[in-house]
Amino acid sequence: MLSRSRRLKIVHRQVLANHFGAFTKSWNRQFNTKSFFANNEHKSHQDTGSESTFSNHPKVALISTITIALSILLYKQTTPLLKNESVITKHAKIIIIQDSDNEDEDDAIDVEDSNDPLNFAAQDEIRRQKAIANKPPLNTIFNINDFEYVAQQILPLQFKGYFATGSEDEVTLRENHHAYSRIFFKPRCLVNVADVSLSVSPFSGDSGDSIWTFDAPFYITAFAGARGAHEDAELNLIRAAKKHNVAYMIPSMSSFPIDEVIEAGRLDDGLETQCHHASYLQMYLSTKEELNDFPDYLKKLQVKHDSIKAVFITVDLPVLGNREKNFKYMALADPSSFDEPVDWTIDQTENPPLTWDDIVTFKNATKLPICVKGLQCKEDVAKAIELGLDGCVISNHGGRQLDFSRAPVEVLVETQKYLKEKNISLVNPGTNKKFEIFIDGGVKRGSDVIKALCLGASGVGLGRPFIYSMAGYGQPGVERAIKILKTEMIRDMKLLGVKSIDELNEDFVDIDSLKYKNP
Ligand SMILES: Cc1cc2nc3c(=O)[nH]c(=O)nc-3n(C[C@H](O)[C@H](O)[C@H](O)COP(=O)(O)O)c2cc1C
Repeated sequence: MLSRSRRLKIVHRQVLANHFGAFTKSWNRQFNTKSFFANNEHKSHQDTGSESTFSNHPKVALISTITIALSILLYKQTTPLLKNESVITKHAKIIIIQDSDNEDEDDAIDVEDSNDPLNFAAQDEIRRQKAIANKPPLNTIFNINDFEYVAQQILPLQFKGYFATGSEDEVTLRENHHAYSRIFFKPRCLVNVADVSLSVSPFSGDSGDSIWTFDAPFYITAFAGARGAHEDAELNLIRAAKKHNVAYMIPSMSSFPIDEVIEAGRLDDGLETQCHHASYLQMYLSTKEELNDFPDYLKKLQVKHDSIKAVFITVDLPVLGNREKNFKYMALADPSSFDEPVDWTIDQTENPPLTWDDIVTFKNATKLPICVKGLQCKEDVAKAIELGLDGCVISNHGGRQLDFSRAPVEVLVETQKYLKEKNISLVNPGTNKKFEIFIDGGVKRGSDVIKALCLGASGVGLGRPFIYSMAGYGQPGVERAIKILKTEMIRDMKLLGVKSIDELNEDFVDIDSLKYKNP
């Protein structure tokens, strides 16, 4: 409870008039590929699908722009995590916690007034500020769940909604993680595990000509809206990735121009190093222009950025999933946003969905490895192999798209069995390169990573764990999350009796209970 003198004020002042332009720019910068393509001199690319599907629909664009941009401003203005201060600006619609002697101010709203539509958001802000003040120090964070707990307490309502929620009833969101808890280990004893290595060389295949190696088989996967977690967003992620030599998948909907992110990957503790950090690039393609321009873009990308080692085209987003819980958070923060039910689908005549034919065109346009991100069944993985692609990510977009899609680790098991039965080799006979099967969704522990690798994954992506570690603690948080995961992996490999990633195989896991789904 607040003392009488400590009141919450909601200040409404020229919000949209003063800030709408800046909001729109900020939204565009954060949630579509415009800056990305503009930065790479492809001016014709304006919008994308997925999270930026918001901006393809005029009404949605307006709602989203207002809501998210407002929250971005709100966050920037109030959170000590970003600026180390609780700044109050005159011209913004912000929630201010302050001591007040003047109880008669016109624009002050009592937080106890339950008729006030902003009451919930206001109370949540008070709770959030207290949580920020009591945030545990980084050295008391021991696992990914700890990061998640802290982030849930300190993220503003809208960002919590955006990052944490899944689609519809969130069955897939829960299953993604729970499926790992139905897989058990079968360790070997009396193995000399004095030295354990986590290093991997993806995309090298059997030819062994890979010139880069990562120090762990997990990677920071692509996610839009990273600025909602921290103002340095992708820069934190690539710097932490470089420092600890893990892969980072740069999202096309990056908060910073892609060039800037790549350049940040050349800095180590502020000192320039010779090379950029080897990275992956994720792409959304949803407009005709994007599809047409992409082959040319790939050619230029290959010349311009030799640190980009593979391109991942996201294919699980012909329309945005029904992220109802996220919309509820947004409506709580701004009740006027959802007076009418909103159709979040895209006009398909304007934006034809991606097809396998497009993917083949892209593959033929570049020597860069081309992978598809978001496959959810064995047949699609087999098709990607058959078409000569370089890899895929078995993923359901972190449970944010089709609810009741199966847990990726379950699809991985089914896929490996199918490939064996059909005698489909992962090694391309023409190039001698191996098709890499990555997986993401619901991974929180080193043991989850090991389980996926035992079941045939080449690498494992984590999204929310890195969002949460960054939300709470910026780059040091991301670094600690990487270190925690590596440490968990090394300990578990020693307990399993395994010395290197290559040695992991299905004999080390018991998947008998995997089929029993959690209710
Ligand atoms: C907030 C958020 C934003 C995301 N944005 C993108 C994106 O821009 N492109 C993409 O391919 N996947 C995106 N994803 C999906 C992730 O790449 C990944 O598939 C998912 O987060 C893995 O699940 P996890 O969060 O449980 O680790 C996003 C996921 C989240 C949680």
